[in-house]
Amino acid sequence: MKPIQVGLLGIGTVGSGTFKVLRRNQEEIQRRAGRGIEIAMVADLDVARARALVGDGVRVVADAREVIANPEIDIVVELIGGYGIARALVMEAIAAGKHVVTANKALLAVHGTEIFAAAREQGVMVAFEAAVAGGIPIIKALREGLTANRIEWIAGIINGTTNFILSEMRDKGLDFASVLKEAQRLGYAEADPTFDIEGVDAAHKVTLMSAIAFGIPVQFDKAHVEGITALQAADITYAEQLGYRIKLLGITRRRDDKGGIELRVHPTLVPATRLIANVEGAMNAVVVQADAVGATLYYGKGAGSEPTASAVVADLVDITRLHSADPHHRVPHLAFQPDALAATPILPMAEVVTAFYLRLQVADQAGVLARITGILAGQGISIDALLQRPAAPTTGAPAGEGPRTDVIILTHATVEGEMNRAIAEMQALPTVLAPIVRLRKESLS
Ligand SMILES: NC(=O)C1=CN([C@@H]2O[C@H](COP(=O)(O)OP(=O)(O)OC[C@H]3O[C@@H](n4cnc5c(N)ncnc54)[C@H](O)[C@@H]3O)[C@@H](O)[C@H]2O)C=CC1
Ligand SMILES: N[C@@H](CC=O)C(=O)O
Ligand code: NA
Repeated sequence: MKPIQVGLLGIGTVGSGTFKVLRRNQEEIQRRAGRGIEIAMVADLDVARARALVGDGVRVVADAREVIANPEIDIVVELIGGYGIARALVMEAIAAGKHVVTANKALLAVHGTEIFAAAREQGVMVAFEAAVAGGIPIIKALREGLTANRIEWIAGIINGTTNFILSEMRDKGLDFASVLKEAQRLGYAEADPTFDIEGVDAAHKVTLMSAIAFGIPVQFDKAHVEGITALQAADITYAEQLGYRIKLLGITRRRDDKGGIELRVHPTLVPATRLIANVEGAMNAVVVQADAVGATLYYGKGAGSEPTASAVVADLVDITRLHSADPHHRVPHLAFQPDALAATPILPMAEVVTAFYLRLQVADQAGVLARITGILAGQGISIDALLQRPAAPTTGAPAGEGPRTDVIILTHATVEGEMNRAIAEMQALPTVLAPIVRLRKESLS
């Protein structure tokens, strides 16, 4: 049988990895897929670089639309990125009856509803394993492996760039800007790295996992998004002293008590003894808590050329296997049938329940601590641990007279709205001398 014909749009970091992996493992892949998979055409704006990468025998063009217009092409692989031209090309490929494979989590988290509906209409697949946690087969695990379970929550380190930055800063004392440059050099970072460091990329990925886990539409606009740019060195140190690591986590949790779902990305204190707290560098890890199986942990490379290509090629194999199957028996994009998606709302952050780490820079005077603990008690917030340390440099602290000290508090789980009120009250005290640092803490048990 003639190999299935693939058209590659964009041959940068992930595209070049995809080409290499397919070529290197050609024979084994064919044995698994039941048919050869051949990249017949490549489109990239940089035609000369693309030609040098693929050699003779593969047609290289500058205009991606030439690939889509070619009736010989069965599957279009979009590895350009972004919401712009990539969105138009994916929609055009679907309209032309092509299956689509993409690593573009930004596109799917924002425009997934429109794209999946169009694909269903045309009876084609849109596969996106590479879009979440790169090479880790987490989409397959959620959509197929855990299908017997009611999923309770998912928490993951799902951005390699920020985990790499946090690890290098902590272990080697390197500064933020130089580590970010290194992450860019290694091909981990997004074209616009603010997507990484401001938590947007992680929010795209957790949005997709939330949809697949809970059977809700993709709704990136409802996610709470907080990155690592406001993290201060002092808090990383204090967290360590208390037995915690700070990780940028994407978290989504079913909240039956509220009839809703939490969807959030923020720096999070995790007990240092947890496996996930020890995930370093550009590695990713996702913990899924489900009712029947309990907790499962998925660990691996979430970024980089060949690790991401591994997931792209796996999707190509899946589609090749299903190519001639009845479209109505294919696995639905979001694991649940489109007409069975639930309207369960994403909860506002004020209703989220987590424990907190607080750091207050206060005047070193009698009675200050009592006022603070009194305010917390007034909101029903109970304290888990308390540290007092000489004041560390802190953002926004005006220079002033008199001795000052850092008070670090770990609380038990509390409702975010109550914590917001307590923080506002504490911040208004004249003895609180700098903006209060607040980080969320998860026990992940
Ligand atoms: N780099 C990584 O580790 C990972 C990347 N991704 C996603 O994979 C996608 C691709 O990322 P990278 O390979 O890192 O990007 P890249 O910037 O290395 O490659 C993009 C390629 O697309 C080409 N291109 C741009 N506009 C084009 C157009 N109009 N027509 C044809 N070619 C065009 C560029 O010349 C470049 O070669 C993105 O959606 C990204 O978010 C997903 C997981 C990991
Ligand atoms: N920029 C992303 C790449 C993979 O999705 C990351 O750093 O994880
Ligand atoms: Na994946």
